[in-house]
Amino acid sequence: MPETTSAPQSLAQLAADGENGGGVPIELIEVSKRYGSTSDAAVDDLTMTIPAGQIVVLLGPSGCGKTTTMRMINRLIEPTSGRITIGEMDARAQKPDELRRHIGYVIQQAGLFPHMTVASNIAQVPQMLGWDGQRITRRVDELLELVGLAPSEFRGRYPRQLSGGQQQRVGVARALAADPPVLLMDEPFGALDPITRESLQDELLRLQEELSKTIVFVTHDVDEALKLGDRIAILDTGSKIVQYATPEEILANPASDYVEQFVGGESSMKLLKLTRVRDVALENAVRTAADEDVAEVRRRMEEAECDWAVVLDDQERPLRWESRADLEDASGPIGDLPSGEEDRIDTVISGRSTLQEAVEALINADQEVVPVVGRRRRYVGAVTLSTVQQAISEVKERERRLRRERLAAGESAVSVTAAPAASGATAEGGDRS
Ligand SMILES: Nc1ncnc2c1ncn2[C@@H]1O[C@H](COP(=O)(O)OP(=O)(O)OP(=O)(O)O)[C@@H](O)[C@H]1O
Repeated sequence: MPETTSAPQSLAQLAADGENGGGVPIELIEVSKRYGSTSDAAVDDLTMTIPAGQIVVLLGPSGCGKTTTMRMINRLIEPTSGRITIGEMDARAQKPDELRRHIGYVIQQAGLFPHMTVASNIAQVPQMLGWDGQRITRRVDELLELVGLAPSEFRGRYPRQLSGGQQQRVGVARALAADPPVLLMDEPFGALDPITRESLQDELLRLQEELSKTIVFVTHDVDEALKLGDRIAILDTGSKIVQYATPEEILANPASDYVEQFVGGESSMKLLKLTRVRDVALENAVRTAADEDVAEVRRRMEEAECDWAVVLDDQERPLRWESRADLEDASGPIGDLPSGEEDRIDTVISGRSTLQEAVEALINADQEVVPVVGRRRRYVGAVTLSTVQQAISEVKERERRLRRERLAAGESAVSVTAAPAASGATAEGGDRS
């Protein structure tokens, strides 16, 4: 008899099948919410697609409807009208309690139960799902490891025995307990000091690389949104989408004065923080080994129209720079030249560094050029200030071109930027992995 497969009927089934890999898409279709008989809708006719496996940030002023929007996804709030689908299934067709067991939810100040240990807090949903004791214990320890807390030290503690950052980590572990395809995070780091906040943001990005959940993240903080969001929805009163786009696109091409004001000035500086060295065209210095003859290096520099040569060791690690001027009257093996302090390479950056870190390295090392290295410190290229300048103008130019193309295709800025991630903007401008 042929095997029959039927589409999953609930999020529970989908999660149990384990076929969603990371996340599932969420669609909000003409969703509105009115509280009581007030005339103004808290959410007014919102339509948006949240692509599977991405972090989508809802960013907007206080009271614009971010929390209401998020809570309608897990049915803590019921829409007045419209439809929400999660993994292509209608949220209304599922029992709210069951739905919520498969949607992780993290709020400010973690919301842990104070009278329960860390382990019991994390174990809540697995217990409701009827997992056996051993499986729960294993899962609790695995999750504590995942969020960077040693299980032996932390599983027996009570929330009051944790710092704010640790509580928040436990909150994230609890939300991930049943491996839900969707995580809702409502200002989860809002109450933390800036340093803890930044380290938890880094942790979230690291986790997301591993887990690829669909994450809806609410914040007021523009820098947090730019750092975490694969896409950002900038909202005005009534959760009206003013722009829905990648951080790069929002910075390079704000859709309106409202967005520009909201994101604030210094958009080029913000782009420096978003762009990674590995994603830009690096300078080509001529590579040379210590035993190569100066005349030959000079010839290759002329041929390549390169002002710099980099001397590498036998593992291709950068040792020092030589400029054309340095080599002008020299002869013999390049490694035998007397080299000044200023030529020695002490500072290197990795491809994962941001352009902002590259600029800092250039300034701190007081060098015109800084090498970029890959694994085992192997030389892969070099960055100068003009590399950085060029990269930023290219991002801006690319975003302008994409916008012109869209406008020429007759699409309005808002409707296009609110389209699903399959649009060209994401393919060309949005890959931040
Ligand atoms: N239970 C409620 N009853 C009546 N009105 C409400 C209720 N909850 C929220 N509202 C109103 O709905 C609007 C949107 O509120 P919501 O909490 O979704 O905004 P928000 O963008 O998350 O705000 P904040 O950033 O301050 O948390 C606000 O005007 C708020 O006063």
